[in-house]
Amino acid sequence: MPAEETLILVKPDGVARGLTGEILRRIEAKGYRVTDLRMLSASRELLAEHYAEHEGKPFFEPLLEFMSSGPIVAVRAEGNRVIEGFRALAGTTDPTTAAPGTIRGDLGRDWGVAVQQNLVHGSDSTLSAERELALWFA
Ligand SMILES: Nc1ncnc2c1ncn2[C@@H]1O[C@H](COP(=O)(O)OP(=O)(O)OP(=O)(O)O)[C@@H](O)[C@H]1O
Repeated sequence: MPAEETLILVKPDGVARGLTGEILRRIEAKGYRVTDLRMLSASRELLAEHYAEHEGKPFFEPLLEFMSSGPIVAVRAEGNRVIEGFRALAGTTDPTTAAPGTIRGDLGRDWGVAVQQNLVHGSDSTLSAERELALWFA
C-alpha cells in the first residue's frame, strides 16, 4: 500500500519567526518523510481556494490577509497515518490552549490579532490532502 500523503504549510508567522527548521525537524523526528518542499508568496486566488470552506466567516478576510503577509513554506510529507499524525503534532487550533509538546502548544501564542496565528496548517482528511497538494504543488 502506498504511504499516505499530506500537505503541511509553515504559515507566514512560522517563517517570519525563523521556526521553519524546528517545524521540519519535528516532522522528520516523528519519522515522516518530506518528499517535496517549496517557499512561495501565495496569491489571493490560491488562498481563497485553499480556505474555500471558510468563505463568509468573519475571520475569512483577515485570514487571507495574514496568509498573504509573507512567504509560506509548503511541505509534501508521507508516512502511515501522516494526516492524523501531523495534526496531533500541530496541536489544536488555538495556540494558547494547545497542549504543551505540540508545535502550537510549545511555540505559538495569542498575539491579540484578528486571526489565530498558529504557525502551521495540516490537511484534515485524505480528500483534503489530495485537493490541497494539487493546489500547492500544481
Ligand atoms: N475563530 C477564529 N478566529 C480567528 N481565526 C480563526 C478562527 N478559526 C480559525 N481561524 C484561523 O483559520 C485557520 C483555519 O481554520 P480551521 O478551523 O480549519 O483550523 P485548523 O484546522 O486548526 O487549522 P488549519 O486548517 O490551518 O490546519 C486556523 O488555523 C486559524 O488560523
